[in-house]
Amino acid sequence: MSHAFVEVQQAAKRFPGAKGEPDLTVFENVSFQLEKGEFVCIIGHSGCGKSTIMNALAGLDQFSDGTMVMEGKEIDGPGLERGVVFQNYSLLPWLSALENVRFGVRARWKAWSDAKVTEHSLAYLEMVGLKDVVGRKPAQLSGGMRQRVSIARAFATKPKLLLLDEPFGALDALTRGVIQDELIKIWSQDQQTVFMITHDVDEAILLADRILLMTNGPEARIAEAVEIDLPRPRQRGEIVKHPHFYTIRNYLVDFLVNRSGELRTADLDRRGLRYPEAVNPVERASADTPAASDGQRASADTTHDTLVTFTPKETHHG
Ligand SMILES: Nc1ncnc2c1ncn2[C@@H]1O[C@H](COP(=O)(O)OP(=O)(O)OP(=O)(O)O)[C@@H](O)[C@H]1O
Repeated sequence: MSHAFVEVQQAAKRFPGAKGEPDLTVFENVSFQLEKGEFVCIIGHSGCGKSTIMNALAGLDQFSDGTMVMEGKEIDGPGLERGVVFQNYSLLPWLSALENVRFGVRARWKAWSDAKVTEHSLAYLEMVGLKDVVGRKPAQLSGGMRQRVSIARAFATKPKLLLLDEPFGALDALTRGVIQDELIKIWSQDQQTVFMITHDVDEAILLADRILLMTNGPEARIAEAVEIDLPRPRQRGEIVKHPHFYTIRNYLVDFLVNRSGELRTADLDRRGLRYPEAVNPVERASADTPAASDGQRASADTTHDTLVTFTPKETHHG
């Protein structure tokens, strides 16, 4: 039996097709584990099913096939041991920033006095730099501030598993950097396990212990788990100087630009499901090979169904 903190095995998600259309298999054969205290990011092109996986872990959706276990117990609905931050804040609009955070804290620790709930909530709002606006309602806050409230609420309840669905997607670069730093700080203090969706390769390298790479959908799968062996604490300006940084970055970009699609094509070939490729000869003739040509490839065969782990140390840089 596995001792992983979270274990997803052989997960698949299917949606019934519209009249006369075949069912849509978004992903299948998705298996991965999260170790306690680990920060794991998941990257893949739009539509491969990342949010669906996250919603299932949050207990808000179910897989069509497969199992999902946390600390040996099947996940079959939402629970306070799992906190979620969505891209769209999901704050209660009639409550102030403080009341929104208090709401979560009160639900988590029912026996606490009002004063303790307030003190604890304020500490997390201060941590995300919102000490001076705690009385404002969401409509009176900027998008970045709302997202900070959402993050403060999720962290304040100290969930064992924190699920982040592109939490910084709508933020400007400066705010994003500030909140990323806050996230690292809070995560390293509280030793939570974090599972995060992002489209930003640099963000994933800055934050993650491992990055799961999904092939393109439909019928997507998790092809690889890339270990990020850059030392912590990581500073945005410093990690780019580490000799592994560009090896990892190029590898990830190469996956997104080239291999996420190539692997899907190979998957379909194996099953005899391949549809004709749309080719525009003029565009093809003038297309340059995208960047990241010096990205390193895992030496293992990545077309089979097991999760390949890529470790930058095993490759030659430059
Ligand atoms: N209720 C539904 N009925 C039919 N198809 C659905 C339904 N919900 C989601 N899908 C499809 O499932 C696929 C995966 O959606 P999902 O939001 O999980 O992808 P994603 O990888 O998170 O994408 P993005 O990066 O754009 O957020 C998409 O093709 C979407 O259209």
